[in-house]
Amino acid sequence: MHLSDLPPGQRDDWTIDQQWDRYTPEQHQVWATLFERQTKLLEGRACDEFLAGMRALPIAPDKIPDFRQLSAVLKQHTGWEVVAVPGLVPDEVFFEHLANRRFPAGQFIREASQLDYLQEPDVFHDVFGHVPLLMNPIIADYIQAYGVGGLRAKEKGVLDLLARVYWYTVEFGLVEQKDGLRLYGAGIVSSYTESIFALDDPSPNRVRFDLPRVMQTDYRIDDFQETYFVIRHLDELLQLAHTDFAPLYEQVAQRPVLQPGTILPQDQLVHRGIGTYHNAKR
Ligand SMILES: C[C@H](O)[C@H](O)[C@H]1CNc2nc(N)[nH]c(=O)c2N1
Ligand SMILES: N[C@@H](Cc1ccccc1)C(=O)O
Ligand SMILES: [Fe+2]
Repeated sequence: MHLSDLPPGQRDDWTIDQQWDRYTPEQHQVWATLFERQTKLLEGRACDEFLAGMRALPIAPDKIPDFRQLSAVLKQHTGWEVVAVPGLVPDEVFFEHLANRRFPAGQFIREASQLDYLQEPDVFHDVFGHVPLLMNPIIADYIQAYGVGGLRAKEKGVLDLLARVYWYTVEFGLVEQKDGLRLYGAGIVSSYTESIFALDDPSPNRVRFDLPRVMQTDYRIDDFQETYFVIRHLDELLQLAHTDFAPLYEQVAQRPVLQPGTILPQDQLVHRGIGTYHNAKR
């Protein structure tokens, strides 16, 4: 499903009706398979706030969730709602939704043959991966602020810099809890193999989050990340939301882009990766 495949007559905000009743038993079964595998894995891996959000939402193990039911609960807790979209939407459409506390979630679900990795966010990645943390007031405010920041970054022509901050936090972030490293990035928690790789594998670097460093560091969209950035608490993200990025954009835009696996001398390393996974594939 790509931008050009959109059905004619789409709304200008690219939302569609989820048409929950039209999901087939096979599509619900794909959800059930993904859900069962993932939840088994996430106890002791996903951060506490993610697990709490999941428990408080009408997300069943055997059925693709109905966005109307998710929105009813989310609205009460953090003012968010989930809207259905056919797939990736243009940047400014995406940011405009987030800025108004509407989370655009893929209406489609991956094929049974694509269980492990897909490029485009489907309902499992978006709802299982992103929605539980929208129940957390900090993340709820952070993502709304990101939407506002995205519109601003787009205006300034520095979307690539901001996208890296989103990527290394909302999609692939790690957080250090008292009882150890935990996942909060949606791209990790919705992936069986990466949920293991990101925490257990000695291959990737794990580096303490540093805003300019993250803004300067490119990322992988086709494979596991070579570096994960670690925050000490989700509160750190809210500080980002309240930091004026404009002067930072100026500074970082002058610097060379860092390759995903780079380690700088000033990096505070939680783990220096041995690179086995990515070196084997180069
Ligand atoms: C940087 C850019 O805004 C970002 O990749 C957006 C683009 N459009 C999207 N569209 C949807 N539906 N979901 C997304 O996560 C995104 N990501
Ligand atoms: N504070 C950023 C916006 C932002 C919010 C939340 C996350 C990331 C960025 C800015 O000044 O543009
Ligand atoms: Fe995502």
